[in-house]
Formats: sequence, C-alpha cells, structure tokens
Amino acid sequence: MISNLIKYVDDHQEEYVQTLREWVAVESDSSDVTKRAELYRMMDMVGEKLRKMGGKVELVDIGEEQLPDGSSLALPKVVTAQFGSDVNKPTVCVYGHVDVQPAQKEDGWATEPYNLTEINGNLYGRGASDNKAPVLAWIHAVEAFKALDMDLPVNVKYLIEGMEETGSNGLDAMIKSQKSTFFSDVDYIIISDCGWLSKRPALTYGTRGNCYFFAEVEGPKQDLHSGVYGGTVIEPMTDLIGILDTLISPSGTILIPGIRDAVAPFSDEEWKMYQDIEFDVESYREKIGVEQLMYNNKVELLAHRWRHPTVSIHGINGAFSAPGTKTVIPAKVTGKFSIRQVPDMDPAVVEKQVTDHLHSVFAKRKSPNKLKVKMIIGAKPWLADIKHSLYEAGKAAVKRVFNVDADMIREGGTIPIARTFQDVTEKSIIMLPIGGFDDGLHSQNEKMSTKTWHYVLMCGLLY
Ligand SMILES: CC(C)C[C@H](NC(=O)CN)C(=O)O
Repeated sequence: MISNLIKYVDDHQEEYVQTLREWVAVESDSSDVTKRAELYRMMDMVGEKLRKMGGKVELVDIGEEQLPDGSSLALPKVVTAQFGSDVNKPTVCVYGHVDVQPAQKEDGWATEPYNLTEINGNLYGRGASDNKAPVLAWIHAVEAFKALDMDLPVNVKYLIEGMEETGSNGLDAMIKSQKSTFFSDVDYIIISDCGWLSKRPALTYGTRGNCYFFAEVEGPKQDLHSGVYGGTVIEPMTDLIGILDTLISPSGTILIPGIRDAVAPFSDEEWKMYQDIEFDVESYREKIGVEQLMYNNKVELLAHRWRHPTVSIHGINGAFSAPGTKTVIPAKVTGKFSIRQVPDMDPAVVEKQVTDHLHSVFAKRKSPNKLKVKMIIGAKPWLADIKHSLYEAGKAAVKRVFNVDADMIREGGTIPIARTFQDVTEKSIIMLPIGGFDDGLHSQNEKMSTKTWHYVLMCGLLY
C-alpha cells in the first residue's frame, strides 16, 4: 500500500537528514587529489549502506588516472547494487554521484560547507543538492519497501560513481565492459542530477556537453620582479589574456571559427515549448544579482541557457591571487575554460577547432613564449525523446504528488555519462530533478530544501 510507504517516509525524516549529514561530512572533492582518501571512504560508505539494505553490492575497480606530473592515482571504485532479479518485472538502473566540487568557508559560505546545517527548512552543505541528497532519495525509496517487507514493483539497480565532477573518468570504459553483464537486463535508466527551473517540479530531457581546456603559456625559467624585468620580457600572462580574449565577444558570440556549424537549428516546435514554460526573467536576474542579462526575452534566454553553446573562463593557475600586492611576473600560467556544447556538436571536432584557433592567434602575437593546449574533459550533450513512455510515467508521478503538470525542461549543465548510457546500452534515460532552482550548485551556500527532497522522494516511490 502506497500510504504505508508514505507514512514510513514521513516517519523517517530525521534519520534521512542524519545520513545526509554523515555523507556531506566527507570531503569527497574529486578535483583535489589530496582528498582522494576521502573519496575512497565515501564510496565504501555508499556500498555499506546498500549492503545493509540487502542489496547485491560490488565495488568495481575502474583503474587509474594519469596526473599532469606523470604519476598515476587509483580512481574511486564505482558502486553497483542490485535489488531483485524477477524476469517478469522491468529493471530500472539509478545513476548518481557522490563526489563534489571544491568548497571552503573562505569562498563566502555562511556555514561550514562540510557540516550540514539546517536553516529555515533548507539543508546547507557542499554536495547536499549535487548529488548526495538525490542519491539518498533513491536509496530511501527502496529502503522503505524493504523495511515494510513490500514487494518492489520493479527490479532496481544502482550505479554510483565518484568522478562525475571531473568528467566521469573511467566510467565510459566500465559501462562498455559491463554492457552484456550488469546492463544486460536494465530496461531504463533514471538520473536525478539536475534541478528544477522554477518553483514548479520538472522533468529534464536534455543536457549540454562540456569540453574543458587547459591553455598553458610558459616563458621565463622562474617568476620575475616586475620592477627589475618588466618592460624587457614578453609576459606569459599578457599572452594568455590576449588569446583568451579571442574566444568570446562581450555580447556572448563565440569567436572560434566553425564552432557553431554543427549546432542543430532551433525549430518552431521548440520555440513554442519554451514559450509555454512559466519562467520569470526578472526574478532570475534578481536572484543572480546582476544589473543586466544577455537576453531579456524568455525564449531567447532559455535557448541560450540550454541549447546554444557557450564559453566560460574559469580560472588561471599560476596567477597571483592572494589579497596582497605581490609585484610578480608569473613564469608559467594556465588558463582554464570550457565550452558547453549542444547537439550535434562533437567534442573531437571542438578540440581541433579550439586548438587550431588558439595556436593561430598566438602565432600572430609573435611571442617567444610556448603555448600548449589540452582538452581535459570531452563530455557529449544528451537529448531524450519526450514522447517515450518513461516521460509519461514521470509526468503522472509528478501530477499525483504535486498536483501540477511537470515543466519539460533542459539542463545547461553536463552529466558526462548520460550520452554514453544512451549510446552504449541503447536504453532510454529519464532525468527526474531533485534540486530546487535556487540550490546554488557548485556555488557558495549550496543547499537542499527538506520539502523538495521529501516530495520528490515520493515521486520516486510512485514512479
Ligand atoms: C563536466 C562537468 C564538470 C560536469 C558538471 N556536472 C554537474 O554539475 C552535474 N551535477 C557540470 O559542470 O555541468
């Protein structure tokens, strides 16, 4: 009986928050190699949780990653688990990740990022929304059935990884190698690694891809005093900023030749769908805290967020960034930027276009410094068929829990493995967001609302 399940979930709220608190306390930052032990510990905790629920659990070794200094480091194991193997039932596989983006209190957090703190119905902590609470929601859904000794209506598998935030290293190969084993009986894949667009619940049918680049400019043997040497050497930082400035215009036009050639045209049907979505551009602007957006028209804004490519410059390694006034000329600097790409762009083509473009503009500078360009992540975009029965089931579950129709949305961010699931396993995927529109993913004060978490967990039960 669904009412027993809902009562069980209602009665276990405190326990759920406590488990999330324990998970958030683990600094499972996949981009920081010094935190790797924490990431290994996190994967063990996930395995343990699923094992205690009676699942058939494996921690799958996916090999090593090569670090820029030439050394190698073991990737965190991928946790797989299985609940039920009834051939008369469909099998769904829930994918999620438990690694997080970096976070420090000094970045401007109001609370300690790794100490889950509840304020006015929101749970603040790094990874609370991206993606620890959503992973736990799916675990708690099955746990409720098990605890009440109720038969699961479907067989459930889990695939939980620890490298999503750095491009899901090693996971492509694991999925390919397990196509005819772990994935052989999987009918559908569910991902809850995204957020709603507004206060309305949503279903997500597309994500952008991500090509992440390092552009390194190297000059003198060591850092130099700008008073002693300034004016006599061609500075790596000046070169780097010069070439980064040729990537995108102030109004957002990407300047890399050919980059938009493969972008699928924006159809009238899409235009109509975007037009029908309830979305207030002005509150979006206010929430971000900017005076002006690139587009004030709802359709154009959503289109540029979801289905046009863009360039973002993320940082410069080697640059002086402390609060003081060091007067240095850095000897070697690495610019980090990424291109969010959309159907039908291909990361291999983007890699060549970007590399050729940067070398060409650098050559024009006639600088004696050395430029190296490397693509670090090459994750493809993903798009689902919203007419698939998976989306019909999703819409029905949302309608039953929230009593409103789900917004059909796309995601500007990337879930690197989504497209691999689709291409390799040939199974259909649905994204059921368990994050609020204002959760602050990757940002300061990331949070999960207890209400959203609770209600979407119920959607999971009904799904
Ligand atoms: C390739 C990126 C690092 C992936 C990352 N994914 C998410 O945030 C999904 N929760 C992104 O920046 O989009």
